[in-house]
Amino acid sequence: MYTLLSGLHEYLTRREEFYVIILGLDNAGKTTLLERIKSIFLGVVGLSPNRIAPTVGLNIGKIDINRARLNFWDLGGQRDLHGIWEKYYSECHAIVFVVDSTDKERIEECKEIFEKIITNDDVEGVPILMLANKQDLPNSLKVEEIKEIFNKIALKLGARDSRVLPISALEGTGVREAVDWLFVRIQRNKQNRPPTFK
Ligand SMILES: Nc1nc2c(ncn2[C@@H]2O[C@H](COP(=O)(O)OP(=O)(O)OP(=O)(O)O)[C@@H](O)[C@H]2O)c(=O)[nH]1
Ligand SMILES: [Mg+2]
Repeated sequence: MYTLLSGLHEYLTRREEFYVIILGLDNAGKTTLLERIKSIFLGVVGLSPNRIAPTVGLNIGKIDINRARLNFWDLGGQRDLHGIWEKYYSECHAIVFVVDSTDKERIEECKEIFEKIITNDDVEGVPILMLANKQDLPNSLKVEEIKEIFNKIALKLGARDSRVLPISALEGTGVREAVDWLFVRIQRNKQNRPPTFK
C-alpha cells in the first residue's frame, strides 16, 4: 500500500524537464540573453553585461513555468566551437537562434550556419525561434528585413513551428514573449520530443 501511494505521489509531483539550446554566431548576444532570462524569470540580478566574456564552454540556466522546467544551454558561437553544438541536438526540445541584427557583414555567414542547423536530421521537427537581437541599436535590421534575408532557406524548416521575434537582450524587451512562445511550442511538440522527468 505504501509503495502504491508513494508511487502515486511521485507520479503526481514529477516535473517535466525540457532542454533549449541557444545558438548563433559569436557576439550575437546569447549569454546576455540567458542572463536576461534568468533575471526576468528568477528575479535574480544577472551578470552585468560588461562582465560577460565570450563563451568557451557551456552556460546553463533553469527556469520553472507552471510545473515544467526549462533548461537553457548557451553554447559558444566562435567558429571552432560549432562542432560541439551537434552533440546537443538529439536531446533538445527547442532551438533559439540569436542573430546580431547590426552585423550586416556577417549575415550571409549567419544564414549558412542557420541552414546547417535546420537541415540536421537530429533536430527534425524541433521548434526553432530566431531572435533578431540588439533592436535597441538604431542601425539594427528590423524583423521584416531579417525575414526577407532568411526567406530563401525558410522552406527547409519543414512543418516544424518557427518564428522570428525582435528582442533586446541588453534591455530585456521582447524576452518574456520569446520564452512564452518557446514554452507553448515545446508543449505542442511533446509527442515528437517527450520531456524527461525529475
Ligand atoms: N546594444 C546591445 N548590445 C548587446 C545586446 N545583446 C548583447 N549585446 C552585446 O553584444 C556583445 C556580445 O554579447 P554576448 O552575450 O557575450 O554574445 P554571445 O553570443 O554569448 O557570444 P559568444 O559567447 O562568443 O558566442 C556584448 O558586448 C553584449 O553587451 C543587445 O540586445 N543590445
Ligand atoms: Mg556567450
